[in-house]
Amino acid sequence: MAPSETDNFPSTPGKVKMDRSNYFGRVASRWHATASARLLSGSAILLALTLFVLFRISSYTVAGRYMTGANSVPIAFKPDHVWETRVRQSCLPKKDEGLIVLVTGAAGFVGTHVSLALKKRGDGVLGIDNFNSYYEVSLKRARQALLEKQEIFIIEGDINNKELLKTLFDLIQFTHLMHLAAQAGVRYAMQNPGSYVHSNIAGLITLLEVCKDANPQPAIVWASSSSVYGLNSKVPFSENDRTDQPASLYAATKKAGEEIAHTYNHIYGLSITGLRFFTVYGPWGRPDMAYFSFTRDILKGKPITIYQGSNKQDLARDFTYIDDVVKGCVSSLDTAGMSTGSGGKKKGPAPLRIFNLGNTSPVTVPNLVSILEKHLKVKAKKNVIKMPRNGDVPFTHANVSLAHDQLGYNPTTNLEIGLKRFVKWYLSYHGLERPVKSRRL
Ligand SMILES: O=C(O)[C@H]1O[C@H](OP(=O)(O)OP(=O)(O)OC[C@H]2O[C@@H](n3ccc(=O)[nH]c3=O)[C@H](O)[C@@H]2O)[C@H](O)[C@@H](O)[C@@H]1O
Repeated sequence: MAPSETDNFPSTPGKVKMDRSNYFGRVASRWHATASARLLSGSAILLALTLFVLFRISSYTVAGRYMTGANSVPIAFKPDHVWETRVRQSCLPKKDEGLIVLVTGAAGFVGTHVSLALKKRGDGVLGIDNFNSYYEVSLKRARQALLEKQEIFIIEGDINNKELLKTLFDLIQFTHLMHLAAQAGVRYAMQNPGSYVHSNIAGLITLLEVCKDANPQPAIVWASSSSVYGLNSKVPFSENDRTDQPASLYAATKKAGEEIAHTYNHIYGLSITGLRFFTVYGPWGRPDMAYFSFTRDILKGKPITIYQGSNKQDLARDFTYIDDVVKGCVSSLDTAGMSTGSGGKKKGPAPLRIFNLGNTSPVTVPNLVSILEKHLKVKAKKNVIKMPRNGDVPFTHANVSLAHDQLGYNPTTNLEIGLKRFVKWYLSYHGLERPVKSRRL
């Protein structure tokens, strides 16, 4: 007869057979060992849990710091005197009639440049950024250091933290909100859809809720995207063209943002301007973007992947240089027009605007690579493949006449010059300036 499971694997001491004394001794000592091990591991787990809870509490209560990740839940905030003083100083305009601007995503690429431009002309600027790890946090910290040199304070916090935002709006009467915090990147939306909902939709609504309750309400300028044109094939893209065929979840969240803006303008009288950025590039840029990652890989001798559309068509983008975009942002703030409501009540109609901020001259991706090769003095190893179904659109091309008429927007930097400046910055930032002859074509 086959032995039963209980015979072979006694699971409790009471079921141990006592037919052989030696056997009993072995089992008894084994039971003691198992019990002690259980006790030990139980205590270890309890200790680890306690330490974890203590660590979380201590990270959250450091005055003025929010250790929140991209998808974290809003947490309680306890500002102290030092923090308040820094906030007030950062917001102080250095000229009469200076704006007081809260810049979200201030440690981001566009946020850094816009904050510097505003501060330079004497506006009060306060930044907020959650320093998430979508790309190198060290680059965000370096941008923060740049801003700190100009006495711009960046609060570490998430735009979903309503309590923090309310604290800020109670403390400061912001005239404007420059909302640039977002989950960027077209292709990453397939890997982490939740972070787009968190930042681009939930975060936007949290901000608008706080702005509509503020008294006075600030005027809002925020970053939409050229990607809202999606599968639209009419070129160049004008603000009135179709935007109901997004090709990526990223585009869909930006389009949703434009509709949400309409709602808050309509119900609460918030002045809202959406800017459709066209593949913005330049010094201090985003490492996830093609021009940046291509530069890194070309210098490392690693192959780069170039996507091609159907019928082996090259993809093209209306690459727009950062300085041109900054001028468009600042001019949007200056011309925004007031919000009309206060404390959640609309008092009259307020401006609701949308502008393309592009360069008006698309360049193909292979051409972008050629320009980089020239400036880097290194030949790229190219791997050309059919564009995967990843949310990319084949081309973008902006018509900027509306921005030209209403903002005086006039892009002047072509890709050749813009990439030259980017490469110069890239080499210097990474300490790679060395004799050209050692980098061969
Ligand atoms: O203007 C916009 O609306 C968007 O511009 C960029 O998105 P994208 O134009 O896709 O910029 P890159 O990621 O730099 O790609 C540029 C081109 O290079 C291509 N590419 C990208 C990566 C790669 O490895 N190979 C490659 O051929 C892409 O398909 C695309 O045609 C930004 O990443 C978005 O955040 C922004 O909203």
